[in-house]
Amino acid sequence: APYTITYFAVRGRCGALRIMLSDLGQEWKEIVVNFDEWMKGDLKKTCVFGQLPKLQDGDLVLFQSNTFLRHVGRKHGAYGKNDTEAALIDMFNDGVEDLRIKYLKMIYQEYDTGKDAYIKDLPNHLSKFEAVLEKSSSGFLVGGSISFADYSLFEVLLNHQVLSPTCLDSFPALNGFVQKMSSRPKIKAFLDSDAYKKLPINGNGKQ
Ligand SMILES: N[C@@H](CCC(=O)N[C@@H](CS(=O)(=O)O)C(=O)NCC(=O)O)C(=O)O
Repeated sequence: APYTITYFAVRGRCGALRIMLSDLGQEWKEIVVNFDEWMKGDLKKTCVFGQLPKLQDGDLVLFQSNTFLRHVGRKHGAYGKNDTEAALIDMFNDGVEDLRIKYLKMIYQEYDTGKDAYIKDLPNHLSKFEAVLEKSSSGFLVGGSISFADYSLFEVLLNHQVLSPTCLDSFPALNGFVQKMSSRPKIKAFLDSDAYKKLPINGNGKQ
């Protein structure tokens, strides 16, 4: 398989990518980096931004998790049918990234003191995506078919359902979206796999 993911033993910033590759019927290799090894610095200094994850696609070496989604989307027809759709897909993925950054800040920096306030404020963010999906005739964020932004939104919603199991109860379009994505055969198979289940969502054991 042309794809190799190098990352720590977490779903983290590769959660959406793995779901997308599975749904696209793509295989990939995993190089799992032990954090103590990482702290020695040899691998770190070879990383463009000094961080993981890293995605190799043949001879191409990429960093930045959202870049992976765009690259795979471009290669496998999951980036819209024209520049207009591509721009809207970028926009929604950037919106998902904003939510992801807020989530990660709470998880890694203020879980014990900030989790309840985060969950209380969550509807203000979820409502924005609910409004988009309510208007979608295809059930996807942009246009008539699935794009990398859908995988990104789906994965971030799965993580939020672990944090707060009832968080989608007042968002029927988001709930339907998660059901629809979860029941896609290759996604269902991946979510049922040990490879998926054995990895924690985040690196600090909080979720
Ligand atoms: N913007 C980058 C962020 C990458 C990042 O924050 N990597 C962390 C690990 S994780 O937060 O993604 O799990 C890292 O390498 N940390 C180790 C270090 O910075 O030395 C992306 O989206 O890929």
